[in-house]
Amino acid sequence: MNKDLIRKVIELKNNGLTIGEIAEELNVSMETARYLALNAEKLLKEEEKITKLGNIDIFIDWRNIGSSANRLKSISSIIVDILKNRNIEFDTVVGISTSGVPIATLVASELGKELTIYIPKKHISEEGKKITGSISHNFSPVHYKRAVIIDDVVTSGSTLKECLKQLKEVCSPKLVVVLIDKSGLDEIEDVPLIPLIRIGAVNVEQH
Ligand SMILES: O=P(O)(O)OC[C@H]1O[C@H](OP(=O)(O)OP(=O)(O)O)[C@H](O)[C@@H]1O
Repeated sequence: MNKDLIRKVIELKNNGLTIGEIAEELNVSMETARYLALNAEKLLKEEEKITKLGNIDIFIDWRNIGSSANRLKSISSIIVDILKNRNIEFDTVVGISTSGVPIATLVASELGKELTIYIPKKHISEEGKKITGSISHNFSPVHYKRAVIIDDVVTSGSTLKECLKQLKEVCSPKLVVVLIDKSGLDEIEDVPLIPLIRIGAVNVEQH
């Protein structure tokens, strides 16, 4: 809901305008004007709460999975199941360094696919040089291949966006799978994003 619209409704209501006059003034239907006039204060409070929640990040600690290769294997089996279920055809699994790598390795192993590693630019520091992310030379090259990309967590989506922009220049990214998504995005750079778990904020009524 648009905060400015809600504020305007409150202002017009306080100025003594009728529902009909508010509808006309704001160019909305009578039903919308009535709903807004009746709920404006509550809606504004909710909007303000959502804005505040939007600035909160959540720390994800998944080391009870990551500290055990067997538990990671269970996670990778879930991803394998999703990939099979979706009938995704691909040649290589791209793991985003660092935390996406072990999961990508296990998925590639379970499906007999190649393994590619992408190192995001934030993990590279070369003084005086323009930094870009890169494909690690020790693993499979990605050129002209169909790729599934794997990472542990998406927060803003900027790491995956950077990776996908580069990959799209040289190969064909089909799908991104992550353990946990905090971004709420369904796709990044037009590539579908599938999380095993998605985290979102909800409004909690204060009592
Ligand atoms: O969506 P974003 O805002 O870009 O954040 C998500 C990225 O941040 C983390 O990497 P990080 O470099 O912190 O740690 P890592 O070495 O464990 O991968 C995570 O593994 C993602 O790659």
